[in-house]
Amino acid sequence: MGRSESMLSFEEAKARLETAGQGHVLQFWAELSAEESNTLLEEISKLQPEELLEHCRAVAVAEAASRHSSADGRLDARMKPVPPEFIGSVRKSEKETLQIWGDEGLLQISQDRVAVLLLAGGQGTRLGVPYPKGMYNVGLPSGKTLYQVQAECIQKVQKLANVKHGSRCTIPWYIMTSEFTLGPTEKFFKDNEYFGLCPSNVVMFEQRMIPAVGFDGKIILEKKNKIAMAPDGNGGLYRALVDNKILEDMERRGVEYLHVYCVDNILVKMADPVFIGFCVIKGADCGAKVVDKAYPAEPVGVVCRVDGLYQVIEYSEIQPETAEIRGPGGELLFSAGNICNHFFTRDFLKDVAEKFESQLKQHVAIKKVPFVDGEGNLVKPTKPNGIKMEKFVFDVFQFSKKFVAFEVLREEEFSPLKNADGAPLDTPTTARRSLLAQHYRWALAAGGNFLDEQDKPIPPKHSMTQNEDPPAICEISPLVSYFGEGLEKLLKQKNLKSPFLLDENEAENLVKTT
Ligand SMILES: CC(=O)N[C@H]1[C@@H](OP(=O)(O)OP(=O)(O)OC[C@H]2O[C@@H](n3ccc(=O)[nH]c3=O)[C@H](O)[C@@H]2O)O[C@H](CO)[C@@H](O)[C@@H]1O
Repeated sequence: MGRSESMLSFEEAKARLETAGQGHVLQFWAELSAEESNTLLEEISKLQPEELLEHCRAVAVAEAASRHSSADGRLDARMKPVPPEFIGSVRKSEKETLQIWGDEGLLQISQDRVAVLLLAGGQGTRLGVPYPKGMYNVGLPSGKTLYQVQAECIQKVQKLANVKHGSRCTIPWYIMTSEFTLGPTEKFFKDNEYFGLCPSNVVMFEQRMIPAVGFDGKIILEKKNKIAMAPDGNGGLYRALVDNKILEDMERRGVEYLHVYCVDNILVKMADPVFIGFCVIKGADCGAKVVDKAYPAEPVGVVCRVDGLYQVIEYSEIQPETAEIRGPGGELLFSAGNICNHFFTRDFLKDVAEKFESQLKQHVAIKKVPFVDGEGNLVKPTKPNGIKMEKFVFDVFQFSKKFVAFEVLREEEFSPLKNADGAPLDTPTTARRSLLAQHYRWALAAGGNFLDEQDKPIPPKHSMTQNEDPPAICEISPLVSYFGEGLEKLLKQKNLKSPFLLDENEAENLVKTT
């Protein structure tokens, strides 16, 4: 392996590290092979000296602050719930109003003014798979992965807009990855022929990585020649947009509105026309979908106001006592649960990139970071030993001139995959159940009758608890129906044998038999 143009020499690397008080990174230099030392030099070359110094200082300050939880306590004391009149709501709005918002969204989509952006740079440590979360198959009858479900939703929304407006529109799909996820994600999309999307409309880019730092302010080495690096949080988006000229790409394509979402919610409504239409009609530059929080300790951030500015207080940063406060009717006071579905105008993102990015708060995540000891042996710590700094995607809300929150129904829009099976919540099982329950409800509402394997009717069940599997298995491809629309003409008074998989072929067969 030769030395590339931008790679530092040993002396340059040493000088750079020593200026930042990080000379120990080269402690095993004499033991490294030529290839190993090149790898290390490459990694050091990517670190900007001032940023490195600043980063290590910030970690030390943040670590000290995190030991005095009173700082967070003060923030809690200033939190106010979002006034109900500032929240648009699917539940509380008339059908006609939702129709108006949805029509506006489809109009914008038909004019190529809408894109989606997936945050997919996370490591998915809680789920514990060695590949990106979007490649996960939760065990649907079709075997589709999260990425495939999302790709098909994009195709369907484009089609709905085209049919309504006679257009041939495109919803570009921007995918933010990290060093951990870019390679496998790219390969997965190629191997699957981009799930029917045009590759030029799927734009993958990489967020930055930053070193994990010990409590002594020193960068942690995870191998003799490797710094422990982690992605800079999903708020790394704003730097990554600049690094990779994504805003320019959006401008070239005429994109004005962006729906940003996180990878693990199987019920995500990609480029949701109702949400987009609502935000556009309200003249918002920034918006967030919320659901009613299920219980005080639910691991979701809460949208609230602090000193008059909109903000999300993350579940890891709110005091338990604050999360438990209830209003007069017994409802949670801070109930606007963030589902990581955001709306931004391109203009707003440009402002953030140009003026505000450097002001974004650094959040401290105290973690167990594997490291090599003085003898070069790998140690897996049993106690937290290091800090990873992260920026959060929602920390730009405070810079918005017109922020809106939009409350949606949990059973229709939120079922995240966070944990491996065996955990009580947010697992492959719960994600699969949520999607199949939704499709079962749609099929019943469209007038379908389910039969079991012996052709005996399965009595319909119109209400189910979250922990209950639907009595019949029904999966509907997003290519056939996205919101539950258009199913009556296919399913009304039809006998559907469980497990029933409604894909495009089956839809054609059903049309023929009508
Ligand atoms: C900071 C943030 O948004 N927190 C939200 C996130 O929490 P949560 O803690 O669940 O967030 P995750 O760690 O799952 O990350 C959310 C998304 O950001 C992506 N990611 C993460 C780190 C990174 O460096 N780069 C990157 O792209 C992940 O791939 C994922 O798609 O989802 C919850 C809903 O499910 C919300 O209630 C939380 O308020």
